[in-house]
Amino acid sequence: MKAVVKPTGRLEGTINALSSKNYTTRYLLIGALADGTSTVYYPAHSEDSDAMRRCIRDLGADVQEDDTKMTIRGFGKHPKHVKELNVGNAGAVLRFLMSTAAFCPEVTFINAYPNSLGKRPHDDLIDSLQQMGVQVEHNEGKLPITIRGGHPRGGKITVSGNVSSQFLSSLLFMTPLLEEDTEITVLHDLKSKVIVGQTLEVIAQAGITIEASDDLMYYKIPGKQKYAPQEYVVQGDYPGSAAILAAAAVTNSDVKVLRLAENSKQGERAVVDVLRAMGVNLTHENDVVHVLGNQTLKAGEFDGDHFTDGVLAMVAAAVFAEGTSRFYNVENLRYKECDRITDFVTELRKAGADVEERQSEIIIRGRPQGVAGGVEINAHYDHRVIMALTIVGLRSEQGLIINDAHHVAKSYPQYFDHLLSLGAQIELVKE
Ligand SMILES: O=C(O)C1=C[C@@H](OP(=O)(O)O)[C@@H](O)[C@H](O)C1
Ligand SMILES: C=C(OP(=O)(O)O)C(=O)O
Repeated sequence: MKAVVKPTGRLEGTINALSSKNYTTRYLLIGALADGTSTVYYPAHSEDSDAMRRCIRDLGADVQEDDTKMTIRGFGKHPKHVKELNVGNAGAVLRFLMSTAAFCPEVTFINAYPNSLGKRPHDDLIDSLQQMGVQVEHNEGKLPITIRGGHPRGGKITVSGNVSSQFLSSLLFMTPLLEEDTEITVLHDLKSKVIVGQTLEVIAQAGITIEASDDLMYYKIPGKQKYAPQEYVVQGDYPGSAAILAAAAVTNSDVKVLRLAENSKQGERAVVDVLRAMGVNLTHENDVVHVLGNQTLKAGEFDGDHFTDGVLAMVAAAVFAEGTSRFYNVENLRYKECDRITDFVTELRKAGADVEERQSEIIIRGRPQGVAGGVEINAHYDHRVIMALTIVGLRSEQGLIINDAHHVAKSYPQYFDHLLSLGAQIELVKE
């Protein structure tokens, strides 16, 4: 599908935030790791949540669903001995399930997206699993990956947090089920540290005990624990909503996004503060973010690691700000669905933005007068590139054509419908 994004002066209306992708993957997983039946209310429906649902079913969970909820009868620490799993393009689903697969004799994760997830590194998690006595066959740390497990061992293990927090989260989900106690020391830095808080939050909701150091670099996990079946309610999604809020910020707008909890543990909650710091007129009360955009933004400097999945949308807003903006500490954006520094900067430049990359930074010299547009954009298989370039297209002189825009469905299948309902001029062309 192509998205033909046309210049749009005004956005107006109210939308319900989509459900959180990162809470949905977590609740489906701990539902599957429980003995008994859990209920997840308002789960996300996207390619990534479908991938988690499909894989836990393949591993033996019984999943039933209706309009508002999913019920999951879990398999505990005894997944079905499945030969192959297809996680689609979902990094978190792959990494979380690599540890679960250690309870199976032999599982191969296939390479369904060679140009996206197929390029992402998993060495650090492979290394930790090998420390636990699990054999892993892999293609230089990448897919396809075969896990030969059965009886993973606890004890003292290390994991690097330099590339992704998902490796640590994966181990935190699995180690409470082991026979032995486990101690995890995180080596190097821990990127996307905030999201580990979401992991610890949902694990605790299922009655599991983990002792974490204040800096989240060291953990003691008693063995022989069981995930209790529970009822979970998925909150609204900040990373996806960040794109709607940024679209409202760069246009004349009166836009409300509902279901965005002020006390959420999602790091991307910070995008509200980022937009505020950029001078956007907004309020955040009673879980509603209300943007009254007047097309005026000012530049700022931000540590993007606090809101990793919201960075691209905030960069798109900064394209139109007065002054030079800098998003720093974002090197691990290079290891996502595409290289979200080099590939993203390439597409922004095509659109007419004045942007520069450093190894771990994106620098934007703002153009409040707008950008030229009038070109075709390569989506690089990346939902967040698609969402961000759409924002840029709305404030371009000649619009933008975004090729392969269907990949937005990885996290936010309703994105274009939501923008259309706010009055965005976008034509979707099936190919
Ligand atoms: O734990 C998770 O669910 C996620 C962690 C983050 O990845 P990194 O830890 O690789 O930055 C984030 O970008 C991703 O969308 C989801
Ligand atoms: C990086 C992302 O997801 P994942 O790592 O789960 O593929 C994302 O949603 O932006």
